[in-house]
Amino acid sequence: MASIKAKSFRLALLQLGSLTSSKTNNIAVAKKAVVEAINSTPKPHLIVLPEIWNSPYAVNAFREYSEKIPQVGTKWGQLNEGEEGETVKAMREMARDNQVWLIGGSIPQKDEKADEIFNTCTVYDPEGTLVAIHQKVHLFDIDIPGRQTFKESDTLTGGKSLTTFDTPFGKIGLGICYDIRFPEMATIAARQGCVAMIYPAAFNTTTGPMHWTLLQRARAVDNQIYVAMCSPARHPEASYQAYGHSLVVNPLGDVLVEASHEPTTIYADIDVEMLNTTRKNLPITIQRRFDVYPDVAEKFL
Ligand SMILES: O=C(O)CCC(=O)C(=O)O
Repeated sequence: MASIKAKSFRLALLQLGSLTSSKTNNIAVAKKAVVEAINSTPKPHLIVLPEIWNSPYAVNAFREYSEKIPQVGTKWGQLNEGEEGETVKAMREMARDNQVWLIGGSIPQKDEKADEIFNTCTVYDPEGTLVAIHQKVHLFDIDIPGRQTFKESDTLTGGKSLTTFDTPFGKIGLGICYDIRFPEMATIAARQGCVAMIYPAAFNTTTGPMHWTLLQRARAVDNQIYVAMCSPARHPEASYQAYGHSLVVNPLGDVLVEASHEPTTIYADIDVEMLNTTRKNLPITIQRRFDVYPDVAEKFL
């Protein structure tokens, strides 16, 4: 696979600020930011929210804030009251009311049958139909003594599949935060024809400065795709200090736009011609030597 057939589009990453322990407040903050983004010129085609934006980012909060997420394909107005969570319903409204594609960051998802909680990203088309669900595959369990310790697996279960979705402007791959450290996901998405890999995320002030930019540039250059991560803004009173610095990188590994740690929205144009020129000039996508490394998921070609 060398060139990709897709159309260029404009991306908006909403680095939400003023997030609190009130879900109602957080939904209102997100709604307002979506409306502001949609009123910008040129208008974005795809809007992205950050990781766990409706709840505090804390293992002991995930269950309380978790919601039921219906199946992919459920349309606007198809469900009765209570069949989906209030954040899901609000995200449908954000997409539909603003006629825009929405990657809804992530929220804690309740799976009642198995009594499990997932860190889940949902995607909506401009009609408010739920078109994709990605459950964070790699749970953020790390321990850097005295600096950053987190154990998502205390409450969360890891997802079991990879996720891409189609839009009129091209195929997009999804991951959530720590997922970016596992290069296979982006590589498989790129080989399936994705233009961009998009990760709602919430790095921290220890690992953010170490690896946030490096990981995104690496995934972009290795796979010759666009890469974007959307973080919440830093909140001085939060128990978890998000890094912020929402970022978009092009297929050459150039940083196109980067936020600071303040609340803001950043925009970038995803230029498919630039992606295809990069692939033509540096033809690594057609130079793979699977005969030399056959254990690398060749079946995804
Ligand atoms: O990989 C990292 O350093 C941070 C990951 C993270 O914060 C997360 O997965 O929520």
